[in-house]
Amino acid sequence: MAEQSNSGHSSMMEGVANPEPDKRDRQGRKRRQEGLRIGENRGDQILYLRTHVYSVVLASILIYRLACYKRFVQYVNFPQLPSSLLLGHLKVYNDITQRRSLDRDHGKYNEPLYEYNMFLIHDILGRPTLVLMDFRPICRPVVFIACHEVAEQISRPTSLFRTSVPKVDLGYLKPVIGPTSILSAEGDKWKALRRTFNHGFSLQHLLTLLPTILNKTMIFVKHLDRLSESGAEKSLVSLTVNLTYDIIGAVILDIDMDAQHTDPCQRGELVRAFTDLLDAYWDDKIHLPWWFNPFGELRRRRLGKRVDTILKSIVRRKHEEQQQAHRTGQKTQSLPSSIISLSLQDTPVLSQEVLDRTCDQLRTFLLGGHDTPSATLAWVFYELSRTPRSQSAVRAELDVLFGPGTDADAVRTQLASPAGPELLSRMSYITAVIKETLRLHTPASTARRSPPGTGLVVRTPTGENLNMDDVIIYNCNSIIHRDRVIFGATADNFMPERWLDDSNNKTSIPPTAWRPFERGPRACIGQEFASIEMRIIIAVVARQYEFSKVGLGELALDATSGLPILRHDARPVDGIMMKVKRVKEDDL
Ligand code: HEM
Repeated sequence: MAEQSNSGHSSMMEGVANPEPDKRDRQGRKRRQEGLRIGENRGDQILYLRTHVYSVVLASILIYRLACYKRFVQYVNFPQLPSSLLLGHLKVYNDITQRRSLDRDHGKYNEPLYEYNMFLIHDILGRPTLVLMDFRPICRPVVFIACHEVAEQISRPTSLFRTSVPKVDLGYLKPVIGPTSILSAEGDKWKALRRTFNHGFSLQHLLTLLPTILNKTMIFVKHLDRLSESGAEKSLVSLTVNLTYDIIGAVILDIDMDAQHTDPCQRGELVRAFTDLLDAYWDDKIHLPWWFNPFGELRRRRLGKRVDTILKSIVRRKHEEQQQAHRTGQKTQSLPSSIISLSLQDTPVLSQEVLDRTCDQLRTFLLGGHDTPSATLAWVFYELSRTPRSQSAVRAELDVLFGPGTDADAVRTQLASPAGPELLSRMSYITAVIKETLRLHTPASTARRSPPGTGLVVRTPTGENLNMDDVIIYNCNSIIHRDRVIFGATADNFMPERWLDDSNNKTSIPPTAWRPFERGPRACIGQEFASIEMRIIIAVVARQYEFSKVGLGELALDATSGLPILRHDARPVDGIMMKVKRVKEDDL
């Protein structure tokens, strides 16, 4: 009954509350269906999540395997230090750099740090033909070539690359050399630039510039006199940098850069702007990508623009003077034969494009023309100062050529005379000194890259073929130049005699083993110029001044014999701090 009444009551109630009896069923069904759907959704979600987890795990495994492949398999044939999965060789490289910095308690390095780090790494690996350093994710892997046979395969023209393996992207240098520089150009653009400037850098033209180079050298001599009188210590590099700036400014632009002004604030506007620009690079020895230091990059661009503006106004002025001379029928002979006037002589209208391109080349010449010769000259005087045998041989050669007892002025007069070129060509010991200095302290090299899939294969002396596509290839000349197989047990010693014609050693040194200017079509356009410039400066200075190193790398005297002891361990990385003493007139 109760059940009945309950059910009756409830049916009544339902009848009242829900006038459509089917609706309840429908709602129930709907709820069930929704329940099912929720159930299904939850199932879907779990499936979805599971799929996601599986995908993430799978992707991680793939990335891990790819990373393992790239780090440990891809370049397994290349000699290298143990690599770390995340940082490749960056960590070990950093450890070596730290150790070096601790070893030598000094601030600024003179030489490219990476080259000297490579010495250590090359030694640790047992001096292989080449060494791979995996610097990813900062930059692509670099293969350091440590043997001249392989270096030559990179720099010579081949059927694959008509003008040798292409250069790496030199974008980091753009603020200095501009976007169309001969240093970074490739293909027809590079060929056209080289054609334009080849004549300006030819021996025939350079010999007409002897008086210009001599004039600037005499200012350097005055600085040395002042130092000798005061007894002050000075960085020789700072002096040679200013000297070579002055020379390159006069040779390429026919302007006085005033770089050697006694008051640094009175130096010319161009040299000050260019120095500021290069200073903005001093802390970046391994050319980190721009995103590592965006503010530094912005600063470089701003300073680069300043240099460009100054140069453009000089070029416009020079071009106008040249055109004026043509219009008034002035003989071209009386015009200064600077490299800029030679390159613009067939350009009646200076379009924006020609102006931009010309300035990029001038900036490149300013860089190449001061940086490497100044470092080499400082090393020459350092090596001579610690090698009395070579110093005497240089002086003896100068005595024969210019007469004993002749001073800087007399040497200058003779070199500026028509006999100058002949005197230069007879400086065989001095040329050997320069060659030997460039062997031991090579200031530059080349970095190349073959695009992926090109098929650049090099053959090592042991007959191994290695594919070099897509890595940065760096001809590590500082290692190549000290190869004991070529230079024997004296590879680390300063021995100019090895380059003399009567030396047995010379015949056994293959030409490809000495490459400070690099070789092949992309070899240095300024090598003849640098050689003439350095011979002149040595001829004027070497007999009249005595240099002695102070601080790092200085000479110690043997307590019993009084002779200098060479301290090979110490490299002067301090700008080559020197004391200068004028040799007494009677001793000349
Ligand atoms: C001791 C002195 C010098 C040394 C050791 C030296 C070394 C070198 C090296 C190794 C290269 C090849 C760079 C590369 O492949 O990326 C080069 C190229 C170049 N150098 Fe020099 N250089 C010296 C002096 C000069 C001078 C005095 C100038 C100009 C005034 C100059 C201008 C150039 C130019 C324009 C290039 C690019 C050539 C091209 O790609 O066609 N260099 N130099």
